[in-house]
Amino acid sequence: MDVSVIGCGYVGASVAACFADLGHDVVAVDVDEERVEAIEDGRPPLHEPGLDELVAANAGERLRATTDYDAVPDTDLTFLAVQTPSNDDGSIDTSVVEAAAGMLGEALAGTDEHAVVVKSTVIPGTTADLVAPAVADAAGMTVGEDLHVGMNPEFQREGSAVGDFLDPDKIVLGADGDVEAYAALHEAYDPLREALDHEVPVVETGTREAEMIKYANNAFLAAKVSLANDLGNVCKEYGVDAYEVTDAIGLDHRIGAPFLRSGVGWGGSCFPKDVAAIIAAARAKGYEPELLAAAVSINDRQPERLLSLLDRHVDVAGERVAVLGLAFKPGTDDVRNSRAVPTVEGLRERGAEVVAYDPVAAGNMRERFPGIEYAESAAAALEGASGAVVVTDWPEFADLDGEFDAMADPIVVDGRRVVERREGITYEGLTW
Ligand SMILES: NC(=O)c1ccc[n+]([C@@H]2O[C@H](COP(=O)([O-])OP(=O)(O)OC[C@H]3O[C@@H](n4cnc5c(N)ncnc54)[C@H](O)[C@@H]3O)[C@@H](O)[C@H]2O)c1
Ligand SMILES: O=c1ccn([C@@H]2O[C@H](COP(=O)(O)OP(=O)(O)O[C@H]3O[C@H](CO)[C@@H](O)[C@H](O)[C@H]3O)[C@@H](O)[C@H]2O)c(=O)[nH]1
Repeated sequence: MDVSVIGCGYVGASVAACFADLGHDVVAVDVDEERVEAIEDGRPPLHEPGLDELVAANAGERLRATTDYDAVPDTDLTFLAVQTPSNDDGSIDTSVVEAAAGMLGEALAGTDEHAVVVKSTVIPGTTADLVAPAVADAAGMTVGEDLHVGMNPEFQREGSAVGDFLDPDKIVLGADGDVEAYAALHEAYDPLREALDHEVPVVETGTREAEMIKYANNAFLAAKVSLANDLGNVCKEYGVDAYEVTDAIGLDHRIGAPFLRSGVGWGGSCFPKDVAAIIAAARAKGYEPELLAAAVSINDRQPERLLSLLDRHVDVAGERVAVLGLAFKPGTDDVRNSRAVPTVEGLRERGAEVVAYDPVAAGNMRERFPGIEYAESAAAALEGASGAVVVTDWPEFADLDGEFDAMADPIVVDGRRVVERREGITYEGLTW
């Protein structure tokens, strides 16, 4: 099948490379020349484990990249995977999606038939009420006749995007009764399903439902972590180990073990943006989503709880404090909405001299905080520090041991339960 993907970011690049690897002829379109050039050269346009092999193996053959939308009419199906960033009030800015839809429509003018599928995360109604008319108007096509419109949300995580795409828990296909749109999506995903040795549930639904499934999925997971944090904070007050508690409740199949790790909270480019967007969307309709708002406020206060544990042991004003981990989670250099940001801000407000270390994300954090010190290793960050806070659960922090001896005062406040409580350090776990 000939497939085009508009947007070569975290989602678009991996989706395009995976579809090409599955045997489709894929053209990836982006306005960013560097990203296009990278793919054309057989290099991934961004850091994502496994993407390098897929791009290298398929570029120049089944995977092409271009800034020219004229490549699109030669394909049967186009996925729109451009960004949907937050406005100041948390709602999503749909201007990029709208612009891309218009450019796509202009390119499709004169085409006999085409299917357009939204992959970006968008509020219910965006596909049917904004994207479909934008493409149809610019193309001079008619939705449901020669233009088939669908919504296919993406559930991959950064750091495991390729594996998540190729072995998903579910595939959600939204189309408002348009048989051709469902058929095009099935044709795109059939090779993926055939390559697996187990069945993948396919949910056929409407575009509004598909859009909401994506937000509900992220909101549920974010709220699950916030509930684990709320319970964890109570555990801490009573001297109870929250991890023993959540390990046990996770055995109940109605609860499930994943996303119960309490600590300094959730960050990244998706949970904060998507929970804010669905809250703003609810409020726009006059509904106050109290539980989701509470999930956000619990998340917002975890970094301050971490620092208040440090305050119990040391007045950090004028003292050197090590921040271990800057990425929003291990396995990525992404610092967007990382809990390290409020943690560093809180330390600076207290007058601490911050020395930060992350195995891959220091470069990105330097743009946010150019004025703090970045160490080359965890050991260098800890040397002479009067306290350390652990913000990201990088596995290498679990191996730290003698390095704590070089601290001026070995106080370790762990926001991710990665360092073990031991003799010789004053250890505080955030919820244990
Ligand atoms: N990052 C994730 O892990 C993830 C996972 C699931 C869903 N999503 C959602 O997918 C969407 C894309 O996210 P992302 O992280 O890949 O974004 P991104 O910012 O990494 O990539 C978007 C790309 O679209 C390109 N673009 C912008 N306007 C364009 C246009 N008119 N024509 C062609 N290309 C254009 C940009 O140059 C950029 O390369 C968002 O809605 C996001 O919420 C993201
Ligand atoms: O038990 C847990 C699990 C996660 N987190 C934190 O939650 C955040 C998000 O983690 P994760 O979901 O692994 O990363 P993302 O790459 O942001 O992926 C989420 O957001 C994507 C974009 O929408 C979705 O596609 C994915 O399904 C969804 O998991 C990170 O800060 C984690 O540290 C915890 O604090 N405790």
